[in-house]
Amino acid sequence: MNKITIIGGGNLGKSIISGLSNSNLFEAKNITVVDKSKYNLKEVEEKLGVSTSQNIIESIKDVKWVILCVQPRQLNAVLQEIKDVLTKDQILISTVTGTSIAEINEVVPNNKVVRVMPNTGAAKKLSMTCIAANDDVKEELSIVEKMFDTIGETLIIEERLMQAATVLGASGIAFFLRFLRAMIQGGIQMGFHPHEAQIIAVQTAIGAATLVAENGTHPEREIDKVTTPQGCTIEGLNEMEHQGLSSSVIKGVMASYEKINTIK
Ligand SMILES: NC(=O)C1=CN([C@@H]2O[C@H](COP(=O)(O)OP(=O)(O)OC[C@H]3O[C@@H](n4cnc5c(N)ncnc54)[C@H](O)[C@@H]3O)[C@@H](O)[C@H]2O)C=CC1
Ligand SMILES: O=C(O)[C@@H]1CCC=N1
Repeated sequence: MNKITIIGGGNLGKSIISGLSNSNLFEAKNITVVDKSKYNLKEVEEKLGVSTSQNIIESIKDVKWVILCVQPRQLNAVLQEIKDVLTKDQILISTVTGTSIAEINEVVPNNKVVRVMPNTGAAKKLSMTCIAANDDVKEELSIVEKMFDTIGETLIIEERLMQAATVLGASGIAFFLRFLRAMIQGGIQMGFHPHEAQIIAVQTAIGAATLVAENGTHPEREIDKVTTPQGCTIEGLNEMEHQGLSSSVIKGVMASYEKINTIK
């Protein structure tokens, strides 16, 4: 139970490793990262003290959990490499975008697979991780849930919603950050230095998200509390909507969703 190997120490892999290595669930020495890139391995070894390897086969020996953290087009090569050495009791946890449990089981039919979609907030223990598995994977599902609880929030969903979860939760980090960047640019235009505008915009974003997260209110209820009749907030909000803010965000989300359904 206590050993885990992550295949792929790239953007997402590093975020997960950083979160897991700072949790109580796995000792850093029981976390192994395998990557083709020496540069990635050196970075995680030095920063996080986890074990590293360039040999996939060696790295999954005697390990209960194997996280697949490679790009969709790299997955088949990894599965082909491990399929004959995997033992039945090893559990695969796939973060790979757009690849279903059934598609993974076509190559490795004897292993249980849990599909997860975390985000890069994992590095700060603030991931939103959606998790899905088939009905026969109940016990392992709850362990995977505990695993990802150590790096943020988790939600168990139906596998059919995994693509939507990827757009909203994983790509969502980029979508929110683009809005944040625009706020910073507005702040600079009003007279702040970029670093001052960033401090103000970032703390305001944290405050806004925390109000909704902790009060459980609808965003519009919190918006009403800021919006003075005939004041500057409603002026700004209405101009943003005249320019298509909500509409462009929804269209962007749906474009991303259409794209993800074509990724293989
Ligand atoms: N970046 C993100 O925020 C998120 C990414 N994802 C998904 O997670 C997966 C990984 O994404 P990223 O980390 O962004 O990709 P990445 O390209 O940064 O990392 C993939 C890593 O896998 C390594 N790799 C590839 N083939 C290998 C092999 N055969 N053996 C050993 N190492 C190998 C590469 O050297 C690379 O370091 C993708 O399927 C992506 O769609 C999911 C959620 C969020
Ligand atoms: O951009 C992508 O396709 C992947 C999936 C979610 C985040 N990165």
